[in-house]
Parts: sequence; structure tokens; C-alpha cells
Amino acid sequence: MKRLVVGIGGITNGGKSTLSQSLHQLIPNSFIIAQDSYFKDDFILPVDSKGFKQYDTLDALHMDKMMMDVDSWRADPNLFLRQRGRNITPSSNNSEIFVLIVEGFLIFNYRPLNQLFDKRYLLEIPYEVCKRRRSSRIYNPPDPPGYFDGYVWPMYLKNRQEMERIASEIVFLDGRRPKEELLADVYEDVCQEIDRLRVGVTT
Ligand SMILES: Nc1ncnc2c1ncn2[C@@H]1O[C@H](COP(=O)(O)OP(=O)(O)O)[C@@H](O)[C@H]1O
Ligand SMILES: NC(=O)c1ccc[n+]([C@@H]2O[C@H](COP(=O)(O)O)[C@@H](O)[C@H]2O)c1
Repeated sequence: MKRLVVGIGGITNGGKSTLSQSLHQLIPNSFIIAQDSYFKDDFILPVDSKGFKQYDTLDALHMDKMMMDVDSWRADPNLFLRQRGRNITPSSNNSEIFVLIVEGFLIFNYRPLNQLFDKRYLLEIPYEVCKRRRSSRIYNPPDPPGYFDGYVWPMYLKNRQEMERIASEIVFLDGRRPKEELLADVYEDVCQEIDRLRVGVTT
């Protein structure tokens, strides 16, 4: 049983979920683990000196739970998918390749997770595009007035610097490019990895 772990990271509203969902639809026996699903409850999170809830840090996330899920997939992807009611697409010689797509804004900032990736993609968009996209998205709880400039953007800059110290071998992607183009590029790249793995497969 062969496994490939792909990371789709990057800035808030960079297009991570969109790209991950489309990739998942194209790749048989793939599964998405999204970091957004592991936010701690709002009432637990502290506020900073300006009164902003501190969502944009690893401390706001149940990274322990996320790692348990990633580890459970790694231990037996076949069982992991079946336990979640997913059908396995069989390959001709019993040599299925399982692909885990991990997506999130701080996936490369967390060393234990970062070290598991076979491929890392990072979506980037400039300040104006990010601010515009974020303003039309409603989080739970919604962003309070001034949150983007007063908290989200400064935290993005800080987290990005930290990520550069931790992660390497990253494929940078311009999130302003058409979705279809981004998908085509990443899909082709992941297929090459899958083919490489397949060469080593014995029955
Ligand atoms: N390549 C793209 N070009 C233009 N808009 C995009 C692109 N990818 C995503 N979007 C839009 O940007 C917003 C955020 O996308 P999403 O995939 O949820 O980002 P993320 O998961 O990184 O926060 C959505 O409105 C989505 O439709
Ligand atoms: N999902 C949630 O519980 C929640 C709540 C408030 C803010 N957020 C925001 O989510 C962002 C990260 O997710 P995206 O990369 O999908 O935008 C962070 O910038 C954070 O401020 C998420």
C-alpha cells in the first residue's frame, strides 16, 4: 500500500479549499484533512491588547487532534477511508496509491506535520486581493471591524516568516491565477509523484 501526503498551505482566502476540493475530485482514493476543522471553541481563545480574538496562531488549533487523524490515515489509509464510508477504487494489481491532501493556513508552521509532506504547495495573493476576498467571507464568528488590518494581516506576515524558518521544498503558486490553471498545474505535478511511487510498486 503506497501513500502520498500533499500539503496545500498559504494565506487566508488564497484558494486552498477550492484547489484541494478539485484535486480530491480528480484523484482516486484521496482524502482531505482541513486545518479549519480543528479550531478551538471561541470562548477558550484569548484576545490581544486590541481586543481581537487570537485565531491566527497554532495555539488556536487542536493540532494534537489533527495529528491523530493524520497519523490514523498514515497507519492504514484503506481502513481510514472505509471507516469514513468512502469507497476504495481498486487498481488492477492491488497496488492502490492513497493520497492525503492536508490543507490549511498554518500547516507548514507546525514541525511535526510539516515533516510528513511529500509535496508542499503554497498559495499566495497580495494584500489587496486578500482583503477583498476576506471581506466577502463570513466566518463563525464573523470578523469584527478592523480585524483584517489590525490582526489578520500582521499575523500573516509573522506566521509567514516563521514558516520560512521551518519549511523548505515549497512550490509557490500565485492564487490570482485562474482556478482551472492552478488545478491543472498541481494535478500534473501530483500525478508525476504518483507515477514515481507506482514504479516502485510490487504486487
Ligand atoms: N484562483 C482563484 N481565483 C479567484 N478567486 C478564487 C480562486 N481560488 C479561490 N477563489 C475564491 O476566493 C475565496 C476563498 O477561497 P478558498 O478556497 O475558500 O480559500 P482558502 O481555503 O485559502 O481560505 C472564495 O470566494 C473562492 O471562490
Ligand atoms: N473556522 C473558524 O472557526 C474560524 C473562526 C474565526 C476566524 N477564522 C479564520 O480562519 C482563517 C484561516 O482559515 P482560511 O485560511 O480558510 O481563511 C484565519 O485567518 C482565522 O482568522 C476561522
